[in-house]
Amino acid sequence: MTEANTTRAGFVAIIGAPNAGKSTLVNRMVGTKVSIVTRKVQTTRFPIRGVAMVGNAQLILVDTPGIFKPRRRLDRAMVRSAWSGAEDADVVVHLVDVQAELAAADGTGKGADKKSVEDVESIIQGLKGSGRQAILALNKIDGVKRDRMLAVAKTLFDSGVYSRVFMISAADGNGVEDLSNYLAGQVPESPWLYPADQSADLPVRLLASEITREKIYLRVHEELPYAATVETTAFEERKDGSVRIEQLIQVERDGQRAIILGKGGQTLKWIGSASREELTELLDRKVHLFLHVSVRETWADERQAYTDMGLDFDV
Ligand SMILES: Nc1nc2c(ncn2[C@@H]2O[C@H](COP(=O)(O)OP(=O)(O)OP(=O)(O)O)[C@@H](O)[C@H]2O)c(=O)[nH]1
Repeated sequence: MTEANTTRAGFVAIIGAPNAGKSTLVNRMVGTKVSIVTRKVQTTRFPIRGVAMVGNAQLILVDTPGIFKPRRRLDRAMVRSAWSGAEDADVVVHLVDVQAELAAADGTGKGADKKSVEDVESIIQGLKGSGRQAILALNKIDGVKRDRMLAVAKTLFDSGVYSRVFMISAADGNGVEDLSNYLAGQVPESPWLYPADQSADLPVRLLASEITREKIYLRVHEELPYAATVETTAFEERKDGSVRIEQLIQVERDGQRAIILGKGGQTLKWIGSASREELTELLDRKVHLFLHVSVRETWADERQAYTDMGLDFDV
């Protein structure tokens, strides 16, 4: 438990195979108080799925896409980059679908269950490689016999990569409070990084960045899935009721800049107009959107970037 006046805040990476129940868990931890906006907010390198308040602690639940799918056409650097997202988090939770594990073990599983088991194995290998201990959250325990669930927990725990095991049902909430409380004690003492009452303060700039980033992803994810960051550098409401938004898209290499620009600037134009369209709808007013693309040599210190962004809410 935290002391009455001490606040805590930190990043919790929730990793797991597709369908493990990440969204369900995040929604349950976050509860209904957090606005939908928060769920969409994107930071520099990995998306924030939600912000959960647990007593005096703020848990920023982040996703690490691409972490467990090296079999796809993802190159090593990308997987490494995804892992470094997990490494930078204060706590890593590995969510495992116990029902898929059991179905695969019984031979009754579908292809998806087998894939899920492979993903679990690949995450364990990744954790071993990163030297990072994670918390195992065995999910979907509803409807599973206790001894079978414990057997799966033991097998996984014996891999040596987990410091703790929680058995939960994200769907019915069983065990989730214990997990949240434990996580709250694991994140460092720190001021909150997000406004406590999310619904009151829309981090509009971050949302605007996220929308553009999503368009980049939609258009060019094959070429540079995680290379681009988007920062909203200006957000001005004009007298005529319209909004002028300037955004800086930063990439790591010249070649990536060329990809984002596209032939004759066509790709950037598409990104800009798709983003503007969504922003117009969201903000319910005319939007003037200006995009700039620049090459950044190295990633800025990530934690600093978060802090900067956290403090930079222009609301
Ligand atoms: N029985 C059971 N089903 C669950 C539980 N948690 C999630 N599910 C189901 O598992 C499926 C996948 O859940 P999601 O939360 O979408 O899982 P996810 O794929 O990790 O999340 P995304 O990556 O956002 O898609 C859904 O049909 C959920 O209803 C649980 O505790 N018990």
